[in-house]
Amino acid sequence: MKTFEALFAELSEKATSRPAGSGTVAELDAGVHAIGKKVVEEAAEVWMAAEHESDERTAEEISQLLYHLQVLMIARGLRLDDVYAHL
Ligand SMILES: N=c1c2ncn([C@@H]3O[C@H](COP(=O)(O)OP(=O)(O)OP(=O)(O)O)[C@@H](O)[C@H]3O)c2ncn1[C@@H]1O[C@H](COP(=O)(O)O)[C@@H](O)[C@H]1O
Repeated sequence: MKTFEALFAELSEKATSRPAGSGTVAELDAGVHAIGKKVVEEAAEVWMAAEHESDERTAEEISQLLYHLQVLMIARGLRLDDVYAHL
């Protein structure tokens, strides 16, 4: 089981070490515009799953949205505390 904080630490490390084959590195290289489109796409999939699909599918789509939001944060140089400050 991975937490939000553990995933963010893992993605931040990948952004620095840039291992071959990392989807995160590829997404970061694609830039904020492309990452933003993934965020919107995943948000729509969360909405559709919540209205029409199972709890399991909805949770899966939410996890993907959280992943892409974290990639966007890293692309912008934002830390978890920058977001937590607004919660
Ligand atoms: N949690 C995730 C995660 N959630 C979503 N995704 C990506 O987001 C996509 C979302 O799936 P969809 O089915 O909606 O998209 P798709 O249209 O099939 O895929 P695309 O063609 O758009 O890439 C997945 O194919 C992954 O590319 C993720 N990619 C990576 N992680 C985790 O991030 C960490 C680092 O991953 P790497 O950078 O790939 O090593 C690992 O712990 C991974 O488990």
